[in-house]
Amino acid sequence: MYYLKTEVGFDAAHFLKNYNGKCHNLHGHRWRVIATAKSKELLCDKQKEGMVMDFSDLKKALKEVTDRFDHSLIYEKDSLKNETVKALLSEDFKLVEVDFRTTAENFSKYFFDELKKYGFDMHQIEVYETPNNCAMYSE
Ligand SMILES: Nc1nc2c(c(=O)[nH]1)N=C([C@H](O)[C@H](O)COP(=O)(O)OP(=O)(O)OP(=O)(O)O)CN2
Ligand SMILES: [Zn+2]
Repeated sequence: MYYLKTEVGFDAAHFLKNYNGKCHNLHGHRWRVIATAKSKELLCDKQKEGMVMDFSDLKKALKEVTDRFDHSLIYEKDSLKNETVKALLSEDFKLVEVDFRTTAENFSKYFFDELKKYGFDMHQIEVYETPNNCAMYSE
C-alpha cells in the first residue's frame, strides 16, 4: 500500500461547552490538519506516472475544506445564545456553526468525510489542536 500525506493549517477560535476547565473559555488555536490518502497502485499516465496522485490535488482539496474555518469562531450548534450570535454577526465577525462539539476528534472525522466526498481513498486524518495534542480518525 502507498500512502500520501499533506498538511495545511488554519487559525480559529472555539470553546468547549460544558467543559470543566480552561477550555470552556473562548480561545484560539493554529489547527494543523494532516491528511493521508492511500492506494494499492500508482498512476501510469504521463504527468502523474509513479504517483498515488499529485500532492497538489490532495492539498488543494484539504485547503478547500479547511478554509471554511480560517479566522473564524467555530461554535457548536445551540452552544451560544441567539443574541450572542446576533451581536457577534453585527460586528462582522466570521462565525461558523457546526453540528458537533468542536473537539479535535470530531474535526478529524469531519475532514475525513469531507475529503472522501472528493473521491480520495482516505487512510487517516490527524488534527493538531496544539503542538502536542493530536486526534486521529481512520476507518
Ligand atoms: N480529547 C480531547 N481533549 C481535549 C480537547 C480535544 O479536542 N480533545 N480539547 C481541549 C481544548 O480545546 C484545549 O484547547 C486543549 O488545549 P490544552 O489543554 O490547553 O492543551 P495544552 O497542551 O496546550 O495544555 P497546557 O496546559 O496549556 O500546556 C481540551 N481537551
Ligand atoms: Zn481548544
